Amino acid sequence: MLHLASQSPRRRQLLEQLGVDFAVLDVDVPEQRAPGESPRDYVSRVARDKARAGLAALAHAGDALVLGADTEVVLDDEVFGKPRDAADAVAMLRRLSGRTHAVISAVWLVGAGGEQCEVCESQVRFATLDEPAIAAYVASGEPFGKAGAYAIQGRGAAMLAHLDGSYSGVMGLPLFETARLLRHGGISPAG
Ligand SMILES: Cc1cn([C@H]2C[C@H](O)[C@@H](COP(=O)(O)OP(=O)(O)OP(=O)(O)O)O2)c(=O)[nH]c1=O
Repeated sequence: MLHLASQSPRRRQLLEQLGVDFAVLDVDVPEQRAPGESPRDYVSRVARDKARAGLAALAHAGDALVLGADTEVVLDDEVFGKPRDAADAVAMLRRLSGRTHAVISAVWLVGAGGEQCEVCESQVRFATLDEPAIAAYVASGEPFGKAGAYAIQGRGAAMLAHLDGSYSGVMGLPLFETARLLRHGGISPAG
């Protein structure tokens, strides 16, 4: 049985797109970048921790496979996670305005038989945002719970001037890479 170790409704929705059966596991792992850890290593480690925590939470793991994922926005080697509050969201959006940032998503598939990982990196160019636009976007509530304080799948799409990479990866679960992991694990996604 496939499990998705995630509380994110976006990841659930994205995995459903692949047409595979799965159950959801609630996991909560600390997300703190270690000193000297590269953004890519950090994202991968957190995704692995989520998948491992999910596997550990199963009473009878048997031949279960658990997917864990993490997504972060990276600008100038700085990692932007989910904003703490409105002021943090405003600060992130000011920094992203008019610039190109990376979105890194990592996915791990773990089971008793082993562990495999895929990392997907996209480049996103933001429009230049003025203060009223930032204030209105934060007031909409959409930035909360989203890395970098925006959602490509929502009103945030209006601020994305260019995407070079994976739409599903930016949204939280890169589906091309996830499907490849599942096939390696013996699960055939639809299509
Ligand atoms: C950049 C971007 C991120 N996001 C979301 C995806 C993730 O839910 C979130 C990044 O936070 P994560 O820590 O990756 O995930 P999470 O805490 O929401 O869920 P879980 O750890 O339980 O799996 O940002 C969007 O929905 N749209 C976007 O455009």
